[in-house]
Amino acid sequence: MNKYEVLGVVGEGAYGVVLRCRNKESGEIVAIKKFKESEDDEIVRKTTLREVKILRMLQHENIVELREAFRRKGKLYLVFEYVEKNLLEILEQQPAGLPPELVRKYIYQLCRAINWCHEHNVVHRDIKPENLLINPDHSLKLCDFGFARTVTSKNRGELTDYVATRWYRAPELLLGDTAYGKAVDMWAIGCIMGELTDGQPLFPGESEIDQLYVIQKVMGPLTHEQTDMFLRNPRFLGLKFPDMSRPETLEKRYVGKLTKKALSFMKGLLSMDPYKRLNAPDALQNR
Ligand SMILES: Oc1ccc(-c2ccc(-c3cc(Nc4ccc(CNC5CC5)cc4)n[nH]3)cc2)c(O)c1
Repeated sequence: MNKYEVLGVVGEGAYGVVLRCRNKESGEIVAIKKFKESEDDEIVRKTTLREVKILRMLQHENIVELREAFRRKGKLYLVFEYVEKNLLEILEQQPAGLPPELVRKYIYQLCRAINWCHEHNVVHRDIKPENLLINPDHSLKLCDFGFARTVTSKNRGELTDYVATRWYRAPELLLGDTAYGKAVDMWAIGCIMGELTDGQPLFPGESEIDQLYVIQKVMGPLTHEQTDMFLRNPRFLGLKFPDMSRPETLEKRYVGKLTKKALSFMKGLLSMDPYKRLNAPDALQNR
């Protein structure tokens, strides 16, 4: 860390902290993730090694670049490229949403980044506006793989830890389905496409049960399999939803704001059934 000057804190979490730093030799501004725990803790060691392995695998123009990794006094530091803004800030500056061409540009780049992750069997699991970095030329970089996991036929059904910020969390995640996969990222892309279109979060649930409610209010009822999962889940014991047979629909929600093609694309991303949800390769073809 001697060659870096700390300029400020960019983000903080259970893992540690992300700092905005200047390279004293080159003057370059970088983002440095400093892991909290020392490497002595075996679980932390395993999770940080998993994160670095994923990051080293995922070099793509729409994924923030890992410049270097080093250890100092038993702590791991990851040095990344720094991008001035994130999408949350851009949405705060444009509360009525972004022009359709910019929505298309950002969603296309996000689909390219996620397609690259999924081709490498990596599920990001926490796609949200804060994790989408935007350059002045409107190039987009996906960041923060702290929750990312590799999904393979061997570990399918073992992805138990809940992730994803609530508003962007797919129904199967909310219902506690342990066999979830890449489709959770496609759902989040659909949520972000809606938010970019009118500046409002599409499903702003205030709790996990409310999240399932606000989703169904727009998209219609859970599938039969999801209803079974809901009724079997002790977290939701004794709870039931009102009649969801007359949902708002995306058509009504975005009337006059999305072309028919864009609406069809968004509906594909927000299919309640993860097996019917648009996957990343098809999303790229359909843009
Ligand atoms: O596993 C990991 C862990 C961390 C990262 C990561 C890598 C890079 C960044 C980052 C952030 C960033 N720029 C940025 C950071 C924060 C904001 C929010 N506004 C700030 C407060 C004024 C806006 C822009 N540039 N680079 C953030 C996270 C990563 O990409 C993967």
